[in-house]
Amino acid sequence: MTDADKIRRAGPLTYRGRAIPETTTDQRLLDRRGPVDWVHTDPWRVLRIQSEFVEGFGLLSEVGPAVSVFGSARIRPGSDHYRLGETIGGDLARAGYTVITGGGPGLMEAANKGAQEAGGPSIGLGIELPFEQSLNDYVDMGVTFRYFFVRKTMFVKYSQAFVVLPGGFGTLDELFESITLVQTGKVTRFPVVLVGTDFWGGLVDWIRDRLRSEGVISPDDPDLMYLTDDPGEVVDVIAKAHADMAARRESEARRDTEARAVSGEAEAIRDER
Ligand SMILES: CC(C)=CCNc1ncnc2c1ncn2[C@@H]1O[C@H](COP(=O)(O)O)[C@@H](O)[C@H]1O
Repeated sequence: MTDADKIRRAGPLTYRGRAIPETTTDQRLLDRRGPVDWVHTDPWRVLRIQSEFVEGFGLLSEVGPAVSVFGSARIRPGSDHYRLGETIGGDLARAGYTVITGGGPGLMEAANKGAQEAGGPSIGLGIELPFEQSLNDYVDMGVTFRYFFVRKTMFVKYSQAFVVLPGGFGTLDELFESITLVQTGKVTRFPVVLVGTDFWGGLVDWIRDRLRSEGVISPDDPDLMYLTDDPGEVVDVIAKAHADMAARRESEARRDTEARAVSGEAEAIRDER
């Protein structure tokens, strides 16, 4: 056989003679050679972003009722805020909620610790940061994300309430993202509970007085947040909001069924005529 008659099949492709590539597809995949800039290109990033959604959805889709707890990465064990975080994590777990945090240190750790010690599922959605950091020791199930925006989707999609403990920019970002989503109807009937009247009071007053009087928010927008110091109240507010939602959904479903039955009867009468 001459070289011109040689054939190579590569999946659905057929190469003959001079067209036969020097290497196989597998070889090109597995041999580390050539420039690797493509790893940093946007099309490749899109796949990486997609894979983060897939991993996140995979881990979280079977989680039951859950509450995300946000708060400072910097507040250490032994402080009042840390103890508060632990108590709230425990209370939520005992009330049947999975506790989801950012998986980091500080008040995220406190909430995970409380939840784990109360025997409830304790989840951490970590984020890759420029400095070395791993999920805290009280995370039972966790994912570490590369992208903040993917991770944020997970907090919203898989929890039915947010608890916001004292914190800095990261916590403020999460608070304002959540109330913006509620305000714009992207997530509906979603309780957002701020814990720490002394810590949050100034901000809440400013929102009530300044933002409302300037007309940059609706008069009832401040009511999207519930402010308390009492850990017991955190769980009560969330559980009550969820019970109200369930009752509303049930009565809507009942109304739908009745409406369908009435229109069915009307159709039957029309058909008889
Ligand atoms: C010691 C240190 C700064 C560690 C940072 N490590 C972190 N690990 C995981 N989530 C984080 C981290 N820093 C900020 N966040 C996110 O932002 C919030 C805390 O930010 P901050 O400390 O309030 O502004 C958390 O609810 C969390 O979702």
